[in-house]
Amino acid sequence: MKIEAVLLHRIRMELITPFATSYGAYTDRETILVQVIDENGISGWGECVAFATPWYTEETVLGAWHVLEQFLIPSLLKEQIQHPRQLPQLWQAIKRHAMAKAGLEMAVWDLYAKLQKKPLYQLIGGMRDEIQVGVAIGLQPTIEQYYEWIDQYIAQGYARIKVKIKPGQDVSLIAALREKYPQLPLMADANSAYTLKDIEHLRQLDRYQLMMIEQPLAADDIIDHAELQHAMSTPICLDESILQAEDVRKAVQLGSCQIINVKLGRVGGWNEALRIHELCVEKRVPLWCGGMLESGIGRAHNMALATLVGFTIPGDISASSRYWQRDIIAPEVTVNQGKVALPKLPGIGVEVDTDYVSALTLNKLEITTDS
Ligand SMILES: O=C(O)CCC(=O)C1=CC=C[C@@H](O)[C@@H]1C(=O)O
Ligand SMILES: [Mg+2]
Repeated sequence: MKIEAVLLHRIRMELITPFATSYGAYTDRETILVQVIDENGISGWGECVAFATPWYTEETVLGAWHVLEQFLIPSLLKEQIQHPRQLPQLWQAIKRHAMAKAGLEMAVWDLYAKLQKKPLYQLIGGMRDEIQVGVAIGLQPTIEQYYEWIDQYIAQGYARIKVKIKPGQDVSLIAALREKYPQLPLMADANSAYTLKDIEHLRQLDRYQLMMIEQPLAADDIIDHAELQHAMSTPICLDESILQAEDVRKAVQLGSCQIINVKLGRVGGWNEALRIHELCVEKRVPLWCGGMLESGIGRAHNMALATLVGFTIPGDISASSRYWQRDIIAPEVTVNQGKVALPKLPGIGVEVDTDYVSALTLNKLEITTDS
């Protein structure tokens, strides 16, 4: 594998409906598409899922752009690796910056799979050709709008519904949803909106058979989640707290959670996600693939991740049309009776609509072996 150029495309896509969480609301999504090109002109694509502002983790679009341009891309072009598994070693002197690393690593894995003429999901050991998927609904201003969205998503066959909660929009919301949808597979994502002072308040949720409560406490916490999990019967799922397999080992040892949401961007890419998967299969901790409001490129990688045997819970891998008027890939991701079929073409199995990417591009950078 001889990578000769890396291109970064910073694009902005308009969300068809605002996405609101306990941190705030988004109406559009800036993201970085990462393209690696080999000596024969074959491209691999990845996505750096950092948001424009540092509300989810400390990474941002412009911060990741800088780390990619100044450190990650030059080291990749200089070393010329033969397998994407070599990347963590290559970048060990570059601390953290998980989403920047993941975007470039994903592109290298896509290129490598294309050169092996294999679908990426088969290359990484995926066990299924189609995956069950769920959908996340942002905070809504009225209960009627929850009903409107949930009725629509149930009609589309989504296998589970995730709603956001925060203080003041939690117990009564979940009670109303459970009342209207007694059998619906339902989960709540708190995005760190609570503290241990809220234990008694959160325990009220135990009566509503939620599948899980995602990340109720601080984004960098594992210890307090253990105290909360021991006080609640509802499974806790960790998202922001899990940056690497070592965090999983500690969370499992302390009993901080019963489920883990894996996001390729949050854990630094495929290599660490595969380590987390291996550990969770060994420890029997169920996994699902989280979403980051990705374009079709990040979504295609997430689909491959969700084919692994340990991903037993439907993830946030909704159809392209749930987010965008038009996606940047062909074919777009579609959901049929709550399932997404994996394309059987080499790599991520989708074509990137480069003309449309150009139309959405805010700025672009090309770095070659001659740069
Ligand atoms: O991409 C999706 O469909 C779901 C997105 C989603 O729920 C999230 C994206 C990013 C941060 C959070 O708000 C939340 C999450 O924590 O999973
Ligand atoms: Mg989450």
